[in-house]
Amino acid sequence: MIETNVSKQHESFLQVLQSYYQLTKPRIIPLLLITTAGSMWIAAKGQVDPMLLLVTLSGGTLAAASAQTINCIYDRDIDYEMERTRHRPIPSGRIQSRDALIFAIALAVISFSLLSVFANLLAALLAMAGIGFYVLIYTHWLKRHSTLNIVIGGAAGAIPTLVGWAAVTGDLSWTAWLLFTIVFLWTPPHFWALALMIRDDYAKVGVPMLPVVAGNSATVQQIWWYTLLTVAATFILVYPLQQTGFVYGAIALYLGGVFIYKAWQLLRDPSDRNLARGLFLYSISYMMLLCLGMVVDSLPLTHHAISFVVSQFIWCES
Ligand code: HEM
Ligand SMILES: CC(C)=CCC/C(C)=C/CC/C(C)=C/COP(=O)(O)OP(=O)(O)O
Repeated sequence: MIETNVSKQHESFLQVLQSYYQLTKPRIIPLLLITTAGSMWIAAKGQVDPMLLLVTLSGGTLAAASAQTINCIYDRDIDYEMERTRHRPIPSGRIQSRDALIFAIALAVISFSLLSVFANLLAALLAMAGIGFYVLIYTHWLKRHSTLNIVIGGAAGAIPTLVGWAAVTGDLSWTAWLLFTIVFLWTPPHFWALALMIRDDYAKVGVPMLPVVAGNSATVQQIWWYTLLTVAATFILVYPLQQTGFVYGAIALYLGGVFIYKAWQLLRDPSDRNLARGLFLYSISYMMLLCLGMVVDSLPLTHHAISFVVSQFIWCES
C-alpha cells in the first residue's frame, strides 16, 4: 500500500515536471541554439571556448524557455480554442498561470545571471531584449492585430544570433547584424508555409495570419520573395564580408537552390498542402545545415584541409 502511494507520488511528480517542460515549447529551442552556435563560431574564427559555449547555450535556452512560457500564459485563451494547442499545460488545466509566471521569471533571472556573470552584460541584455520583444511586440501587440505579426515579430527569433556574437566579442559587428538578418528573412517562409496548412485554426480564433487575411496566392508570393532575399543574404557572408569561405559558400549554394526550388513549386500551386508542408520542414533543415556549414567552414581543420588540397593541385600542375 505504502509502496503504491510512493510510486503514485513519483508518477505525478514526473507529470508535473513534464508539464513545465512542455510549457517551454522545447522542440523549437534546439534550432535557436544552432543559430547561436553558428554565430559564435564565425565570431571566434573557429575556436570557441567550450565553457563560453556551454554558458551561452544554457543562458539562451533559459531565456527562450522563459519567453515561450510567458507566451503560453498570454495566449491561453486562443490556445484553448485551437485543436493544435488545446493540450498545452495551461489551457488543459495542468498548470496555473500564476505558477507558470513564477517559473518564467525564475528562468529569466537565472538566464540573466548566468550570461552576465560568465559571458558578458551585452549578451545578457540581448537575451532579455529577446524575451521582451517576443512577449510585448510579437505576442501582445502584433500577433492578434496585424498581418505583419510574423515579419516584425520574427526579429525576436533572430536575436539569439546577436546573443552568440556578443558572448564571444562583447560587441555587435556588421556580420552579427547580417546573421540576424538571415534568420529574420527566413522566418516568414518558415512560418507562412506552416500557416498555409493550419490557417483554419488561426481563422477560428481571429488571429490575422497572412493566409487567413490575404489568401494562399498572396502568401506564397510573399514566401517566394522572402526566400529569394534569405538565400541572397546568405552569400553576403562570403562576399563582400569575407567572413566565410568556399565550404560555406558551396553549402549555402546547394541548400539555397533547394529552398528556392521548393518555394517556386509552391508558387505554382499555392493550394497544395503537401508542398507547403515540404517547404516548412525543409526550412528547418535549411537553417540547421546552413549554421552547421558556418561552423565547419570556420574550423582550422577545414582551412588546413583546403590548403592541402590546393597545394597538391598546384604541385600537380607544375
Ligand atoms: C515569430 C517567429 C516564428 C513563429 C511565429 C513560428 C511559429 C512556429 C509554429 C507555430 C510552429 C509549430 C509548432 C507546434 O506545432 O507547436 C513552429 C515550429 C518550429 N519552429 Fe518556428 N516560428 C518562428 C520562428 C522560429 C525561429 C526563429 C526558429 C529557430 C531558429 C524556429 C524553429 C522552429 C522549429 C525547429 C519548429 C519545429 C518544431 C517541431 O519539431 O515540432 N521558429 N514554428
Ligand atoms: C533571445 C530570445 C529569448 C529569443 C526568443 C525567441 C523565441 C522564443 C522565438 C520563438 C518564435 C516562435 C517559435 C514563435 C511561435 O509562435 P506562436 O507563439 O505564435 O506559436 P503558436 O501558434 O504555436 O502559439
